[in-house]
Amino acid sequence: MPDSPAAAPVLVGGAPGSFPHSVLAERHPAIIRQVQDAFPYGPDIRRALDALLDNCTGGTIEPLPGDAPDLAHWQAWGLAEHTGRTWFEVPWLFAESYFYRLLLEAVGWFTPGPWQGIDPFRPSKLAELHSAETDEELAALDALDDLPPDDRDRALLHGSLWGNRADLGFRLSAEGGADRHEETSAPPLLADDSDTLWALLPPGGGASLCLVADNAGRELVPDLLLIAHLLATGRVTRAVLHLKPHPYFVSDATTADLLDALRRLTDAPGEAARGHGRRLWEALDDDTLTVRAHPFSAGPLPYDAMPADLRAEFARHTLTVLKGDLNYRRLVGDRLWPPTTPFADVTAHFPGPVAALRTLKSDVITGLDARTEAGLTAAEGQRWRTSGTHAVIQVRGK
Ligand SMILES: O=P(O)(O)OC[C@H]1O[C@](O)(CO)[C@@H](O)[C@@H]1O
Repeated sequence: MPDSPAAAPVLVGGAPGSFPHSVLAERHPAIIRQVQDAFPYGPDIRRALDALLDNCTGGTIEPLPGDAPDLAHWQAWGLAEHTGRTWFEVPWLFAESYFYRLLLEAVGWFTPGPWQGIDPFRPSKLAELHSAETDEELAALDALDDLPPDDRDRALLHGSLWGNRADLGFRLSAEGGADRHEETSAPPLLADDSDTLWALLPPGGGASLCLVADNAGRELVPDLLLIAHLLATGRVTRAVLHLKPHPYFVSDATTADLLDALRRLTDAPGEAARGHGRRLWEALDDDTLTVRAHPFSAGPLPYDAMPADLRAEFARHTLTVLKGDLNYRRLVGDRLWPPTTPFADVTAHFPGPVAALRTLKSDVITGLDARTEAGLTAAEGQRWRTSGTHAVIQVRGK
């Protein structure tokens, strides 16, 4: 990433009234309360969650326990440098990422004992996966088979894109309160490079795809359907799915969420959904589809700081698809670039062709034309950046 004076400022949560500040000061406490209500944790874990609530709103960054299994990672990710500073002074990406790490510490996720490996967000993820909306989306799959190939391609790509609204952390904030289509004069899709994406994955072309997932449930299911479709059409002969090594950002997908999503497909009433579920299950079995959960996926750094093994892996693929808002922020350095800054410039660091499928739920944006930005600001002020009602499909090819 160009570190010249021209580089845009990194987001920090300090400015009262800013979106990052609202996340740290309001959304994180709401998430702790949601977790406290979701489980009969007992006094020890309740005390730990209360302590985190006090610390994340009025305290400073504290170190991890000396025996933390991922201590070496966090030391490499700058924990020592930020220890002792307030949550509102450190990079926003670090503050958010470390908050979720400490939340897992408080509920005993890493600690040998009765609560080890118990996902504090599982109840809300399962409720969403088994919702009536998911039933409708799965039932709608049967009609897709009657569509012309280009329309089916587009329907599955957009299913994966708009699935990104299934962000349960976002639902806790004022913006994300309801899964609604807010009336706005501005187009929902602000940038659309899908032609470049399809050109990289021609039918029968046998490409290799890497999809870096975001949320579980109603986002992961359409992501899996997109992968199944690309494999079935021979656009892709090999796919790698990156998940999180542990619960993260409320609804980010782990391997346990993948298995829940697969069973949701294989047990679905409709033949199309069941068929996709079976093929995905077989693809995992015969390694046509591989699952990865790299520690860096749940780390606080932008992608230009990724480790060599991950860089080498992304470089091996015909295309890497990054899903969601957080991955987008990490791709462009979580910097407040002018919105017309070319996407290709700020993603030049990425090792290979990269596509971002994202709904806008934070201030960071690049690759817009000036007329689009002006129209959005005239219609919505700055709300278009964080409302989750607009999206981009941005691709940097070869
Ligand atoms: O699930 P996504 O699309 O990565 O969105 C994450 C959301 O959480 C945030 O980090 C705010 O907490 C923003 O990036 C976004 O609003």
